[in-house]
Amino acid sequence: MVQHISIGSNFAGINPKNKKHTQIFTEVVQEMSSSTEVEQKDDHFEELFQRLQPKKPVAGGLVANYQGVWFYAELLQATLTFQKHFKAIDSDIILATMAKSGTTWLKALTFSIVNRNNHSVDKSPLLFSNPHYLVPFLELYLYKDGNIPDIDSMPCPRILAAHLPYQFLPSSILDCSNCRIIYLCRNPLDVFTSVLQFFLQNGHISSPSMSIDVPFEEFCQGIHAYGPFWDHCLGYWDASLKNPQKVLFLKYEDLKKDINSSVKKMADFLGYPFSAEEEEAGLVEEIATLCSFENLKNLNCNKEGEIQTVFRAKHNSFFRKGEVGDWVNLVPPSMANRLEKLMQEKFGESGLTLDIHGNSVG
Ligand SMILES: Nc1ncnc2c1ncn2[C@@H]1O[C@H](COP(=O)(O)OS(=O)(=O)O)[C@@H](OP(=O)(O)O)[C@H]1O
Repeated sequence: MVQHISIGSNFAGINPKNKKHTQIFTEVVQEMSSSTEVEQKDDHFEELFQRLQPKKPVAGGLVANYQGVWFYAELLQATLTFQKHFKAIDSDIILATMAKSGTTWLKALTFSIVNRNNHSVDKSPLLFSNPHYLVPFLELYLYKDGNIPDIDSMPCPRILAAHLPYQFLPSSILDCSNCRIIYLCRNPLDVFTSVLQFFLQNGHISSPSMSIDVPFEEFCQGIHAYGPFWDHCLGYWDASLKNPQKVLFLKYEDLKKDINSSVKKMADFLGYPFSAEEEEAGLVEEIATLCSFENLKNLNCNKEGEIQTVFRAKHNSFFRKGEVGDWVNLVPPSMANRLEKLMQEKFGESGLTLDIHGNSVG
Protein backbone atom coordinates (compact mmCIF):
# COMPACT_ATOMS: atom_id res chain seq x y z
CA MET A 1 0.00 0.00 0.00
CA VAL A 2 1.43 3.35 -0.96
CA GLN A 3 -0.17 6.38 0.55
CA HIS A 4 1.47 9.76 0.18
CA ILE A 5 0.76 12.84 2.16
CA SER A 6 2.06 16.23 1.32
CA ILE A 7 3.35 18.28 4.18
CA GLY A 8 2.55 21.75 3.03
CA SER A 9 2.67 23.49 6.37
CA ASN A 10 5.77 25.57 6.68
CA PHE A 11 6.83 25.74 10.31
CA ALA A 12 7.87 29.32 9.73
CA GLY A 13 4.29 30.28 8.90
CA ILE A 14 2.74 28.81 12.00
CA ASN A 15 1.54 31.07 14.74
CA PRO A 16 2.17 29.29 18.03
CA LYS A 17 -0.42 31.42 19.83
CA ASN A 18 -3.04 29.89 17.60
CA LYS A 19 -4.09 26.57 19.16
CA LYS A 20 -5.08 25.16 15.78
CA HIS A 21 -1.69 26.01 14.38
CA THR A 22 0.24 24.51 17.25
CA GLN A 23 -1.63 21.27 16.76
CA ILE A 24 -0.29 21.30 13.21
CA PHE A 25 3.24 20.83 14.53
CA THR A 26 2.26 17.72 16.33
CA GLU A 27 0.00 16.47 13.61
CA VAL A 28 2.42 17.08 10.75
CA VAL A 29 5.02 14.97 12.43
CA GLN A 30 2.50 12.35 13.55
CA GLU A 31 1.20 12.07 10.00
CA MET A 32 4.71 11.80 8.67
CA SER A 33 5.28 8.85 10.93
CA SER A 34 2.06 7.05 10.11
CA SER A 35 0.55 7.73 6.71
CA THR A 36 3.35 7.73 4.22
CA GLU A 37 4.61 4.93 2.07
CA VAL A 38 4.75 1.72 4.05
CA GLU A 39 7.36 -0.89 3.35
CA GLN A 40 6.05 -4.44 3.24
CA LYS A 41 7.01 -6.36 6.36
CA ASP A 42 10.03 -8.45 5.45
CA ASP A 43 9.39 -12.04 6.46
CA HIS A 44 13.11 -12.59 6.66
CA PHE A 45 13.49 -9.95 9.34
CA GLU A 46 12.11 -12.14 12.14
CA GLU A 47 14.42 -14.89 10.94
CA LEU A 48 17.38 -12.52 10.89
CA PHE A 49 16.60 -11.28 14.41
CA GLN A 50 16.29 -14.81 15.77
CA ARG A 51 19.57 -15.79 14.11
CA LEU A 52 21.21 -13.00 16.12
CA GLN A 53 20.27 -14.94 19.25
CA PRO A 54 18.55 -12.14 21.17
CA LYS A 55 18.89 -11.81 24.93
CA LYS A 56 16.42 -10.50 27.47
CA PRO A 57 18.05 -7.84 29.60
CA VAL A 58 16.48 -7.09 32.97
CA ALA A 59 15.19 -3.72 31.80
CA GLY A 60 13.41 -3.46 28.45
CA GLY A 61 12.58 -6.02 25.76
CA LEU A 62 14.69 -8.54 23.81
CA VAL A 63 17.89 -7.14 22.34
CA ALA A 64 20.18 -8.63 19.71
CA ASN A 65 23.67 -7.69 18.64
CA TYR A 66 23.78 -6.57 15.02
CA GLN A 67 27.17 -5.52 13.67
CA GLY A 68 28.47 -4.84 17.17
CA VAL A 69 25.46 -2.83 18.40
CA TRP A 70 22.52 -3.96 20.57
CA PHE A 71 19.04 -3.35 19.17
CA TYR A 72 15.43 -4.10 20.01
CA ALA A 73 13.76 -5.85 17.04
CA GLU A 74 11.53 -2.84 16.23
CA LEU A 75 14.51 -0.52 16.37
CA LEU A 76 16.66 -2.64 14.13
CA GLN A 77 13.91 -2.94 11.58
CA ALA A 78 13.34 0.82 11.61
CA THR A 79 17.10 1.42 11.35
CA LEU A 80 17.34 -0.76 8.25
CA THR A 81 14.41 1.08 6.64
CA PHE A 82 15.99 4.43 7.53
CA GLN A 83 19.37 3.40 6.11
CA LYS A 84 17.78 2.23 2.89
CA HIS A 85 15.52 5.18 2.17
CA PHE A 86 16.91 8.33 3.77
CA LYS A 87 18.53 10.87 1.43
CA ALA A 88 20.35 13.67 3.19
CA ILE A 89 20.55 17.16 1.79
CA ASP A 90 23.24 19.73 2.51
CA SER A 91 21.15 21.81 4.88
CA ASP A 92 20.16 18.88 7.13
CA ILE A 93 21.00 19.03 10.80
CA ILE A 94 21.28 15.69 12.57
CA LEU A 95 21.23 15.56 16.37
CA ALA A 96 22.82 12.37 17.64
CA THR A 97 22.87 11.04 21.19
CA MET A 98 22.92 7.90 23.23
CA ALA A 99 19.45 7.70 24.82
CA LYS A 100 19.08 9.76 28.03
CA SER A 101 22.05 12.00 27.29
CA GLY A 102 20.08 15.24 27.00
CA THR A 103 18.48 14.76 23.57
CA THR A 104 15.33 16.68 24.50
CA TRP A 105 17.42 19.66 25.59
CA LEU A 106 19.58 19.50 22.46
CA LYS A 107 16.45 19.42 20.29
CA ALA A 108 14.96 22.46 22.02
CA LEU A 109 18.18 24.44 21.76
CA THR A 110 18.86 23.62 18.12
CA PHE A 111 15.28 24.30 17.08
CA SER A 112 15.38 27.68 18.85
CA ILE A 113 18.76 28.71 17.45
CA VAL A 114 17.88 27.84 13.87
CA ASN A 115 14.33 29.21 13.90
CA ARG A 116 15.00 32.38 15.88
CA ASN A 117 14.15 34.61 12.92
CA ASN A 118 10.85 32.81 12.40
CA HIS A 119 9.55 33.05 15.95
CA SER A 120 10.43 35.36 18.78
CA VAL A 121 11.19 33.51 22.00
CA ASP A 122 7.84 34.48 23.57
CA LYS A 123 6.04 32.91 20.60
CA SER A 124 8.18 29.83 20.33
CA PRO A 125 6.43 26.60 19.29
CA LEU A 126 8.34 25.04 22.19
CA LEU A 127 5.85 26.72 24.50
CA PHE A 128 3.10 24.58 22.99
CA SER A 129 4.76 21.45 21.72
CA ASN A 130 7.00 18.78 23.19
CA PRO A 131 10.48 19.05 21.57
CA HIS A 132 10.21 15.50 20.22
CA TYR A 133 7.53 16.65 17.74
CA LEU A 134 9.48 19.69 16.59
CA VAL A 135 12.60 17.62 15.99
CA PRO A 136 11.47 14.06 15.29
CA PHE A 137 13.56 10.95 15.79
CA LEU A 138 14.45 9.14 12.58
CA GLU A 139 14.73 5.45 13.46
CA LEU A 140 12.63 5.66 16.63
CA TYR A 141 9.74 7.55 15.13
CA LEU A 142 9.65 8.54 11.46
CA TYR A 143 10.81 5.19 10.05
CA LYS A 144 9.12 2.95 12.65
CA ASP A 145 6.80 0.13 11.52
CA GLY A 146 8.17 0.19 7.98
CA ASN A 147 7.09 3.79 7.32
CA ILE A 148 8.88 5.72 4.62
CA PRO A 149 8.06 9.31 5.57
CA ASP A 150 7.77 12.03 2.99
CA ILE A 151 10.41 14.14 4.63
CA ASP A 152 11.20 15.98 1.39
CA SER A 153 8.23 18.14 2.23
CA MET A 154 9.67 19.15 5.59
CA PRO A 155 10.77 22.78 5.73
CA CYS A 156 14.51 23.35 5.47
CA PRO A 157 16.72 23.16 7.33
CA ARG A 158 15.37 19.81 8.44
CA ILE A 159 16.37 19.14 12.04
CA LEU A 160 16.25 15.42 12.73
CA ALA A 161 17.48 13.20 15.54
CA ALA A 162 18.88 9.71 15.98
CA HIS A 163 20.22 7.59 18.80
CA LEU A 164 22.16 5.50 16.28
CA PRO A 165 25.92 5.04 16.43
CA TYR A 166 27.89 7.02 13.84
CA GLN A 167 28.58 4.05 11.55
CA PHE A 168 24.84 3.26 11.38
CA LEU A 169 23.92 6.62 9.86
CA PRO A 170 23.02 6.29 6.17
CA SER A 171 25.87 6.87 3.76
CA SER A 172 24.20 9.97 2.34
CA ILE A 173 24.69 11.60 5.73
CA LEU A 174 28.21 10.29 6.20
CA ASP A 175 29.67 10.73 2.72
CA CYS A 176 27.65 12.68 0.25
CA SER A 177 26.40 15.68 2.03
CA ASN A 178 27.57 18.75 3.90
CA CYS A 179 24.91 18.29 6.51
CA ARG A 180 25.97 18.89 10.10
CA ILE A 181 25.88 16.51 13.02
CA ILE A 182 25.81 17.56 16.67
CA TYR A 183 26.56 14.81 19.16
CA LEU A 184 25.76 15.22 22.83
CA CYS A 185 27.48 12.93 25.29
CA ARG A 186 26.74 12.51 29.01
CA ASN A 187 28.53 10.79 31.85
CA PRO A 188 27.57 7.09 31.71
CA LEU A 189 26.47 6.79 35.33
CA ASP A 190 23.88 9.53 34.86
CA VAL A 191 22.83 7.88 31.58
CA PHE A 192 22.44 4.53 33.32
CA THR A 193 20.43 6.13 36.13
CA SER A 194 18.26 8.13 33.78
CA VAL A 195 17.44 5.07 31.64
CA LEU A 196 16.32 3.01 34.63
CA GLN A 197 14.17 5.85 35.97
CA PHE A 198 12.65 6.38 32.50
CA PHE A 199 11.75 2.68 32.23
CA LEU A 200 10.19 2.81 35.68
CA GLN A 201 8.23 5.98 34.97
CA ASN A 202 6.81 4.51 31.77
CA GLY A 203 6.03 1.10 33.23
CA HIS A 204 8.66 -0.75 31.16
CA ILE A 205 10.03 -2.19 34.38
CA SER A 206 7.81 -2.79 37.31
CA SER A 207 9.64 -2.77 40.61
CA PRO A 208 11.07 0.46 41.99
CA SER A 209 12.98 -1.63 44.51
CA MET A 210 14.61 -3.78 41.82
CA SER A 211 18.30 -4.48 42.46
CA ILE A 212 20.56 -2.63 40.04
CA ASP A 213 23.22 -5.38 40.06
CA VAL A 214 22.06 -7.10 36.89
CA PRO A 215 21.23 -4.00 34.78
CA PHE A 216 24.55 -2.49 35.86
CA GLU A 217 26.42 -5.62 34.81
CA GLU A 218 24.59 -5.52 31.47
CA PHE A 219 25.51 -1.85 31.02
CA CYS A 220 29.17 -2.68 31.72
CA GLN A 221 28.99 -5.41 29.09
CA GLY A 222 27.42 -2.98 26.65
CA ILE A 223 24.16 -4.95 26.52
CA HIS A 224 21.51 -2.23 26.25
CA ALA A 225 19.76 -0.50 23.35
CA TYR A 226 22.36 1.21 21.12
CA GLY A 227 25.17 -0.03 23.37
CA PRO A 228 27.98 -0.37 24.09
CA PHE A 229 28.03 3.15 25.49
CA TRP A 230 31.79 3.66 24.89
CA ASP A 231 31.68 2.66 21.21
CA HIS A 232 28.80 5.09 20.69
CA CYS A 233 30.79 8.03 22.11
CA LEU A 234 34.03 7.04 20.44
CA GLY A 235 32.44 6.79 16.98
CA TYR A 236 31.30 10.42 17.11
CA TRP A 237 34.43 11.55 18.97
CA ASP A 238 36.70 10.20 16.21
CA ALA A 239 34.45 11.67 13.52
CA SER A 240 34.55 15.07 15.23
CA LEU A 241 38.35 14.99 15.29
CA LYS A 242 38.58 13.94 11.65
CA ASN A 243 35.94 16.34 10.39
CA PRO A 244 35.24 19.15 12.86
CA GLN A 245 33.28 21.11 10.25
CA LYS A 246 30.78 18.29 10.06
CA VAL A 247 30.60 16.84 13.58
CA LEU A 248 30.40 18.89 16.76
CA PHE A 249 30.99 16.88 19.94
CA LEU A 250 29.37 18.35 23.06
CA LYS A 251 29.05 17.23 26.67
CA TYR A 252 25.91 17.56 28.79
CA GLU A 253 28.03 18.61 31.77
CA ASP A 254 29.56 21.48 29.75
CA LEU A 255 26.09 22.69 28.76
CA LYS A 256 25.07 22.66 32.41
CA LYS A 257 28.21 24.58 33.36
CA ASP A 258 27.98 27.31 30.73
CA ILE A 259 24.89 27.19 28.58
CA ASN A 260 25.40 30.60 26.96
CA SER A 261 28.80 29.67 25.53
CA SER A 262 27.38 26.35 24.38
CA VAL A 263 24.47 28.04 22.59
CA LYS A 264 26.91 30.35 20.78
CA LYS A 265 29.17 27.44 19.88
CA MET A 266 26.24 25.51 18.43
CA ALA A 267 25.04 28.53 16.48
CA ASP A 268 28.51 29.13 15.01
CA PHE A 269 28.89 25.49 14.07
CA LEU A 270 25.50 25.35 12.38
CA GLY A 271 26.16 28.50 10.37
CA TYR A 272 23.66 30.59 12.35
CA PRO A 273 26.01 32.80 14.41
CA PHE A 274 24.55 35.42 16.72
CA SER A 275 25.15 38.98 15.55
CA ALA A 276 26.58 41.55 17.97
CA GLU A 277 23.12 43.15 18.09
CA GLU A 278 21.47 39.85 18.97
CA GLU A 279 24.00 39.24 21.71
CA GLU A 280 23.56 42.74 23.08
CA ALA A 281 19.80 42.27 23.07
CA GLY A 282 20.27 39.16 25.24
CA LEU A 283 18.96 36.65 22.70
CA VAL A 284 21.47 33.98 23.68
CA GLU A 285 20.31 34.12 27.29
CA GLU A 286 16.65 34.19 26.22
CA ILE A 287 17.08 30.99 24.23
CA ALA A 288 18.99 29.36 27.09
CA THR A 289 16.18 30.26 29.50
CA LEU A 290 13.45 29.11 27.13
CA CYS A 291 15.14 25.72 26.81
CA SER A 292 16.09 25.38 30.46
CA PHE A 293 14.96 22.32 32.36
CA GLU A 294 12.85 24.38 34.78
CA ASN A 295 11.03 26.19 31.99
CA LEU A 296 10.33 23.20 29.74
CA LYS A 297 9.37 20.89 32.60
CA ASN A 298 6.64 23.25 33.76
CA LEU A 299 4.92 23.79 30.41
CA ASN A 300 1.57 22.08 29.98
CA CYS A 301 2.65 20.48 26.71
CA ASN A 302 5.41 18.68 28.63
CA LYS A 303 3.43 17.94 31.78
CA GLU A 304 0.62 16.18 29.94
CA GLY A 305 0.30 13.65 27.15
CA GLU A 306 2.50 10.95 25.74
CA ILE A 307 4.35 10.12 22.54
CA GLN A 308 4.24 6.81 20.73
CA THR A 309 7.63 6.18 19.21
CA VAL A 310 8.81 2.60 18.94
CA PHE A 311 7.84 2.80 22.64
CA ARG A 312 5.21 4.73 24.49
CA ALA A 313 6.57 7.48 26.73
CA LYS A 314 4.88 10.11 28.85
CA HIS A 315 5.94 13.64 27.92
CA ASN A 316 6.83 14.37 31.53
CA SER A 317 9.20 11.39 31.65
CA PHE A 318 11.66 13.33 29.46
CA PHE A 319 12.03 15.86 32.29
CA ARG A 320 13.01 14.16 35.53
CA LYS A 321 15.77 15.97 37.45
CA GLY A 322 18.08 17.35 34.79
CA GLU A 323 21.09 17.31 37.10
CA VAL A 324 24.71 16.31 36.88
CA GLY A 325 25.66 13.51 39.27
CA ASP A 326 22.22 12.26 40.32
CA TRP A 327 23.65 8.72 39.96
CA VAL A 328 24.91 8.99 43.57
CA ASN A 329 21.34 8.32 44.67
CA LEU A 330 21.29 4.97 42.87
CA VAL A 331 24.78 3.61 42.22
CA PRO A 332 27.18 2.71 45.07
CA PRO A 333 30.78 4.01 44.90
CA SER A 334 32.26 0.57 44.18
CA MET A 335 30.17 0.25 41.01
CA ALA A 336 30.97 3.83 40.03
CA ASN A 337 34.68 3.11 40.36
CA ARG A 338 34.32 0.03 38.23
CA LEU A 339 32.62 1.98 35.45
CA GLU A 340 35.17 4.76 35.68
CA LYS A 341 38.02 2.26 35.17
CA LEU A 342 36.15 0.60 32.35
CA MET A 343 35.70 3.95 30.56
CA GLN A 344 39.39 4.79 30.98
CA GLU A 345 40.30 1.43 29.50
CA LYS A 346 37.86 1.71 26.59
CA PHE A 347 38.64 5.35 25.77
CA GLY A 348 42.35 4.51 25.94
CA GLU A 349 44.46 6.98 23.97
CA SER A 350 41.50 8.45 22.08
CA GLY A 351 41.75 11.75 23.96
CA LEU A 352 38.11 11.47 25.09
CA THR A 353 37.58 11.76 28.81
CA LEU A 354 34.34 11.81 30.77
CA ASP A 355 34.54 12.55 34.44
CA ILE A 356 31.94 10.25 35.85
CA HIS A 357 31.89 12.27 39.04
CA GLY A 358 30.18 14.95 37.05
CA ASN A 359 32.90 17.44 36.27
CA SER A 360 33.53 17.63 32.58
CA VAL A 361 37.11 17.48 31.46
CA GLY A 362 39.00 16.78 28.26
N1 LIG B 1 16.22 21.29 29.33
C1 LIG B 1 16.93 20.35 29.95
N2 LIG B 1 18.06 20.67 30.60
C2 LIG B 1 18.77 19.73 31.25
N3 LIG B 1 18.44 18.42 31.29
C3 LIG B 1 17.31 18.05 30.65
C4 LIG B 1 16.51 18.98 29.95
N4 LIG B 1 15.46 18.33 29.42
C5 LIG B 1 15.58 17.04 29.77
N5 LIG B 1 16.70 16.86 30.51
C6 LIG B 1 17.19 15.62 31.12
O1 LIG B 1 17.72 14.77 30.10
C7 LIG B 1 17.45 13.40 30.43
C8 LIG B 1 16.59 12.79 29.35
O2 LIG B 1 17.46 12.47 28.30
P1 LIG B 1 17.01 12.52 26.79
O3 LIG B 1 16.33 13.80 26.51
O4 LIG B 1 18.24 12.19 26.00
O5 LIG B 1 15.97 11.34 26.70
S1 LIG B 1 15.60 10.57 25.34
O6 LIG B 1 16.79 9.83 24.92
O7 LIG B 1 15.16 11.56 24.37
O8 LIG B 1 14.52 9.65 25.76
C9 LIG B 1 16.74 13.42 31.76
O9 LIG B 1 17.77 13.32 32.75
P2 LIG B 1 17.50 12.81 34.23
O10 LIG B 1 16.74 13.90 34.92
O11 LIG B 1 18.87 12.62 34.83
O12 LIG B 1 16.75 11.53 34.13
C10 LIG B 1 16.09 14.78 31.73
O13 LIG B 1 15.70 15.26 32.99
